[in-house]
Amino acid sequence: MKLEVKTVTKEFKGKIAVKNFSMAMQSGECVGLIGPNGAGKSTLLKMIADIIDPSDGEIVIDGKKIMKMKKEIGYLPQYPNFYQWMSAQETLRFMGELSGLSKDHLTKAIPKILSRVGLSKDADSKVGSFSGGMKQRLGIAQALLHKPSLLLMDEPVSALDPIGRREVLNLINDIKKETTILFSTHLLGDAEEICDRFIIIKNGEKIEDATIMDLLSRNDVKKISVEVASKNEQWIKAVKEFNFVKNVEVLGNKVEIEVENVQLNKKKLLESVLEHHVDLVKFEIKSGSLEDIFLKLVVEK
Ligand SMILES: Nc1ncnc2c1ncn2[C@@H]1O[C@H](COP(=O)(O)OP(=O)(O)OP(=O)(O)O)[C@@H](O)[C@H]1O
Repeated sequence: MKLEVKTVTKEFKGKIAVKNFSMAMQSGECVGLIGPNGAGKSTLLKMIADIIDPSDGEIVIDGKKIMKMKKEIGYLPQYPNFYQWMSAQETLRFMGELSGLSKDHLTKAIPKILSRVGLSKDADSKVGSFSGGMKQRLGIAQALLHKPSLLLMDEPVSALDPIGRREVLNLINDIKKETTILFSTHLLGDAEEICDRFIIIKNGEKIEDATIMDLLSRNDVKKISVEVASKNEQWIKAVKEFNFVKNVEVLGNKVEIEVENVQLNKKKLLESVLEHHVDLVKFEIKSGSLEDIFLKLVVEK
């Protein structure tokens, strides 16, 4: 299975929600579509799910128009709409029949899928009594009923409490072993836990498409911060003379040292601290977390 989104734009009455957006995904990948509120994530996922049409560009699976490949796609909307008075089993039967699945198929598939999402014991309980995590797991079951090869999920964990979030993240981690997944979130932490690759969207445009390792190395903050109890001018002078030191910034009792390679240069710097009897408070390697990188990308680009 190969999904290709080719220079897709979506305009709503003069407002561009997704602009000139391209991406591709292969079988077996789990990709996080990350962006702040209003970035265009839901719009993009709805176009891939063939719920709305692009204003321009095209989306294909294995080279064929998405319209003809709907069977390959499972979709969990941001706000799944369940009837509170139906049981889990009735909900899946109702939704399955609405999407054209046969009664026979559903009779066999529903118990399996309920077990897959950990809701076997709750098959006959009313959805109205379900927790947020259980509802979301039922939504995932509905999206998987027809055994799609690509599962699209719109903010599957954003509205959940920590327990529900854990339940759903564990389930997604399990499902990704057998299904290709594209899911949106505004929290990098959620994606970091389950995805191999991130696509960052802002104001409808793609601003990054990278693996965790790419992102970390491309946005590496090569700085060591040394906090001292009292300033030692001689040591600062010595630090400036190291050929691997690119910049030194003194901010009160903190000395921020930009180096060529943190891993290779940290030992020499620490040795110099000891040699000059610097009254050390803190020696810190300032490598940016993914969250810092994400904020930098989303705020600055
Ligand atoms: N049906 C619509 N009519 C008009 N504007 C729309 C419509 N759907 C989305 N938009 C606009 O398009 C932009 C992108 O919205 P979208 O819902 O895709 O963003 P999102 O990244 O999913 O945000 P959120 O996390 O808040 O759901 C927003 O400015 C939104 O107001």
